[in-house]
Amino acid sequence: MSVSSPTRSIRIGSRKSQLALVQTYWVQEELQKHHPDRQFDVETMSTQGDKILDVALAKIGDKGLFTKELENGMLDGSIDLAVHSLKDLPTNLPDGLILGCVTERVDPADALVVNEKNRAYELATLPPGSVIGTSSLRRLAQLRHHFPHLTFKDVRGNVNTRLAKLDAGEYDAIILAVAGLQRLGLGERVHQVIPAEISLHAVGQGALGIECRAEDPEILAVLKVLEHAPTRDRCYAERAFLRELEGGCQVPIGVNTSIDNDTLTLTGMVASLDGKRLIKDSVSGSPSQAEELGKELARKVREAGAGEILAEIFAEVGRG
Ligand SMILES: NCc1[nH]cc(CCC(=O)O)c1CC(=O)O
Repeated sequence: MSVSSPTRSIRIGSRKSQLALVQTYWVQEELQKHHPDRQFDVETMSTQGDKILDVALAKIGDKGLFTKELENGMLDGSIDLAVHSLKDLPTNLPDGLILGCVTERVDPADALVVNEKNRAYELATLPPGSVIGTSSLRRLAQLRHHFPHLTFKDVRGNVNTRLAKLDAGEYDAIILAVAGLQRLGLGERVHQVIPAEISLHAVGQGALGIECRAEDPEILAVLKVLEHAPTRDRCYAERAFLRELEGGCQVPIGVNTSIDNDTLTLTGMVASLDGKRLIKDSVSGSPSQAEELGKELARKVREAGAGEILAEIFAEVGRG
């Protein structure tokens, strides 16, 4: 009957948050440019993480909070791929799914965002007792380490909700990823880009990770056109470091990576929640050995005292 075999449309899964949608539509557009003969549809889903807004993220512990519904969709065939902020994608994926593509990273740094009242300050000059909003243990521990005179308060919700709480005066300043603000067209809200010496960024921050079925070579080939090899190598090293150290709950771990003259350098840190102890070290090697570098750095910081810090955090979280 049919003369040409009709190719099925490719269904891209996304969370419904504005940031997720901006990222997903970007991927859809880029894939469409590279594959003008294929059709790409976007399918949105609410994830558990979008629904539970009243519990501190660190206490939930479930790493797959923002990804599980999308992953089930790929496994049951209702979608073909899912676009994630790579930093929200767990380092261990369910059987049958893989990280099919890592896109080119934008600025992975964190930003200080202030309200009208605090325009005159930077992190180092904020008056003692200033209230800083962040829900990330990584940001909390590093900022406490450098600025013990500041006060830290949990802030939940999507980027726009957090900005609204800041502008309403619930906080003097909040910490957000530069990347998220820029993608939302809110780059002018970046008041200060926080230097790496003060805060190492999250694993995968600033990059998109596209997840797909491991046994779907057609989709995998479609995706690969968006892969950025240096970002992939850097993020594989970062993810291996985190995978070796985390124990299924959120931990204060930060990283920084660079590639110069075909040498990948990975810096990583583990901090105690009170910010009093902070273990930081670096390794360098070939980008083709990215995962081995991540594991090597994990061993180094563990031996230097990170193991003890993590054991304390796991015990704490276990007690609830
Ligand atoms: N956890 C939420 C989240 N996931 C990804 C981003 C920003 C974009 C990115 O880091 O790639 C954000 C917001 C933030 O941390 O400010």
